[in-house]
Amino acid sequence: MLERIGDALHTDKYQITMMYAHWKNGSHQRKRAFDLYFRHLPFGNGYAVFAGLERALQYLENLRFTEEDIAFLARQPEQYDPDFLDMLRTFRFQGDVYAVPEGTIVFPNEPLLRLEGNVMELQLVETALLNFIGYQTLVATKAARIRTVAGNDLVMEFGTRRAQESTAAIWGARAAYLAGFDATSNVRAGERFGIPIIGTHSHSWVQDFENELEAFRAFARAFPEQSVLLVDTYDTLRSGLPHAIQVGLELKQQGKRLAGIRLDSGDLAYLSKQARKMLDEAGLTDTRIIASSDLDEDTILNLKAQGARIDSWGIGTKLITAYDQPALGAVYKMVAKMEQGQWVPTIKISSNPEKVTTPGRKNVYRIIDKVTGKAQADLITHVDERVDEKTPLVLFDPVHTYRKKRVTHFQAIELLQPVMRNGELTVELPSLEEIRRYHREQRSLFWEEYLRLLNPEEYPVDLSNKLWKMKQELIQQIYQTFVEPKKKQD
Ligand SMILES: Nc1ncnc2c1ncn2[C@@H]1O[C@H](COP(=O)(O)OP(=O)(O)OP(=O)(O)O)[C@@H](O)[C@H]1O
Ligand SMILES: O=P(O)(O)OC[C@H]1O[C@H](OP(=O)(O)OP(=O)(O)O)[C@H](O)[C@@H]1O
Ligand SMILES: O=C(O)c1cccnc1
Repeated sequence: MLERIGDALHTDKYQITMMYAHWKNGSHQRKRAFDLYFRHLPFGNGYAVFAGLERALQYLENLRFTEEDIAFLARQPEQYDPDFLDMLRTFRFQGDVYAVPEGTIVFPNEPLLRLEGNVMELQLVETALLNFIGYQTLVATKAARIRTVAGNDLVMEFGTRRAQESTAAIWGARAAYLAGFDATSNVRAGERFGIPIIGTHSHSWVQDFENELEAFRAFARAFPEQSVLLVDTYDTLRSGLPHAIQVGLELKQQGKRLAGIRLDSGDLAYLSKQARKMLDEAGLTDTRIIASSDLDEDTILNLKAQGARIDSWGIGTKLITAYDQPALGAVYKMVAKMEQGQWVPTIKISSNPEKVTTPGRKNVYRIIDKVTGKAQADLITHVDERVDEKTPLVLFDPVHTYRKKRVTHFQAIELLQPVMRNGELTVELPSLEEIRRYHREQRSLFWEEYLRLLNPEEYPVDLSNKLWKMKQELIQQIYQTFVEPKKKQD
């Protein structure tokens, strides 16, 4: 077992504290709605790739406090009421979940998940959901950037040894694959998710033998059709390549083929060009060149610009740790309360306008131009609103409201789908291959301007008129109720 899938203690203490305080208050059954979203795109990218849903839903479905968990809580200085601890024995997540499909291209401030349920269960799950979705979305987005620069080259995820612990390695490998990587070196991820597993050999293999040639020959004997030889242990051009070529020619004489060589240090542009030349001159034109060594989308782009002759890329540290931005900063905010059988929107005000939450239970529509087939904007609406494809739509920037656009002939795709009801899955989750395919299709919905890696255009995420007004009214109301009377007192 890699991790306990429904681990109820995988949470922050304050969630348990609030559960208890609600229970003591008798307020734990209050019905609430929360949104999960992020505020800023990572890596200067123009979009993010939503990932982590499968893990999140498995967690919600299996959420349990074990006897050991309860015994641990019982030992805490709070001395929780035994009836509360007893209640935890039968605790299950019984809420409803609406989610954007995994692999969807998503943007800041749009709900990726909406959860409705009792406040106690919704508090408990916040930490774990942010943990799963934040990390996997980050790695999937980084992987999408790397996939973009690599074109049709084979890209392999090599990060396990550098990942922040084992579950990060495994779920990171999955996130990379759904965003377009071709394979992983992580064997467990292969077994668990069906991701193709792939690999070469390390420097220690070469060091282990009397000399490099013998090491290469021994490896080729074991894998006569699939050997990729690491050529930089001693001297890439003077030793590694000549020895690899010798073994390649020996394989050729036996009607076999040296699959590849791997470069793992030095000037990868220069070395790959030299290597290609040497391999071609020896007649080993179908031996591929694989590169690794602290690669990311910037180095790959640069190497390609330098004319590097690299066919395949192994990427570890910078992908699996989301090196240049290690947190997505996703948030989970209460957006509505059930009062006397009615949903009432709630808001969190902040002195920073971008942190003011958008109140109410919401849907997200992707507006697709029927003529071009391209996405024009995402529109966040109140759940009660229906976007009528037959009526022209006026979209406006929620901050600079004078910036308006009238759209006609459009298709409105609802992004948030019901996936769980009363704690039970209501849909069959797509396979990883289906998610990967869906992600590829998603990309074709967007103009290049939004997908480019450097200074992409900002994709519009707008609020419906109704939602925008509701937000302004609530801000006014809060101001009049809480802030102005206080000012008068002062
Ligand atoms: N032609 C190139 N242009 C730009 N970056 C390159 C080029 N060749 C290699 N790089 C990158 O430069 C960095 C080189 O790293 P560094 O100098 O630490 O070590 P190295 O050459 O891999 O050697 P070692 O592994 O022995 O430390 C890596 O991130 C690599 O991807
Ligand atoms: O550079 P990354 O993108 O993180 O990719 C993973 C790295 O892990 C290996 O190096 P390591 O020095 O750990 O082992 P080795 O002896 O097999 O080279 C491999 O050779 C890569 O350089
Ligand atoms: O198979 C490889 O070459 C490999 C795997 C993990 C890390 N570095 C290299």
